[in-house]
Amino acid sequence: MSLKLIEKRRSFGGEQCKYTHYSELLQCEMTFSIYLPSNKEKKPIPLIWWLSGLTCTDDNFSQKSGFQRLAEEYQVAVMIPDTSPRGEHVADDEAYDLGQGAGFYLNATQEPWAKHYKMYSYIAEELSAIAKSLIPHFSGKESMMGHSMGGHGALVVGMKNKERFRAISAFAPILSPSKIPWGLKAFSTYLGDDKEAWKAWDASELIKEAGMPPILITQGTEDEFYPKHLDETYFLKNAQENNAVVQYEKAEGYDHSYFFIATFLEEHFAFHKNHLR
Ligand SMILES: N[C@@H](CCC(=O)N[C@@H](CSC=O)C(=O)NCC(=O)O)C(=O)O
Repeated sequence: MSLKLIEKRRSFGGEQCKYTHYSELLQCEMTFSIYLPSNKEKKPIPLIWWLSGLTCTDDNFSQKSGFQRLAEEYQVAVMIPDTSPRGEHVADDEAYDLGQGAGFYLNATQEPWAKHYKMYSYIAEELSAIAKSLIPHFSGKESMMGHSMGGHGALVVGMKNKERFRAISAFAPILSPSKIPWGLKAFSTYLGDDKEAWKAWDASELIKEAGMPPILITQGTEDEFYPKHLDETYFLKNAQENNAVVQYEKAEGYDHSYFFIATFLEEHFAFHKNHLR
């Protein structure tokens, strides 16, 4: 195991830690951050995963959202992965919405992406094992949270593992990747032209299955990417037809930024805490 602690900072009584490790699954060096609450009472600690959006690393959420105050207050650990495999030997694209920084939390099947772009398995398996080893008194209870591309990632990872993740929440998520420009570009590049194969990675398709975890979504009305990339119509229709528990909220006047996320983060933490008891 090549796990190396490269940064540790006290924040609100807990520890914000940054690690690097060699990922066997992604075949490259990866960085992630994890927040460990103080747990003064040595109680079981649940885990919330945060999946970030296009162009992000583990730093965006760690440095811009102020989540540490809430994680300490609610006594939850928070795991913050990177958004794609990284490195000079890893396939990339000049555009901000493809390649490094834009892994879409799926397992690519097309070349030259398939060798490294396996963010779904990385999170659901390899990084999960590492997270568990780093959380003293881990309760075994987990949930998913994310933003934009990462909001969709949270929905997909959470719904594909519906017995494991107790709740999912998302800020301004992509909801129907097979129908919107960001998703059409990423799915055709990473998964090829067979649209049947896309369904396994599309939240609007996965929500059709019974027994999904409860979902909370907050969407700003002044979001520069809404509705072009973030349209909710098809997802909500499928959710309703299949009796999924989805709370979809519009936030008047808010955009796509971390100012928006920071404003509604407490509501999302409270939602998760309720389901992680
Ligand atoms: N025009 C931007 C586009 C990138 C961007 O806005 N990324 C968002 C997520 S969008 C959906 O996944 C983001 O979270 N950015 C980081 C931040 O700290 O705000 C560009 O070219 O960079």
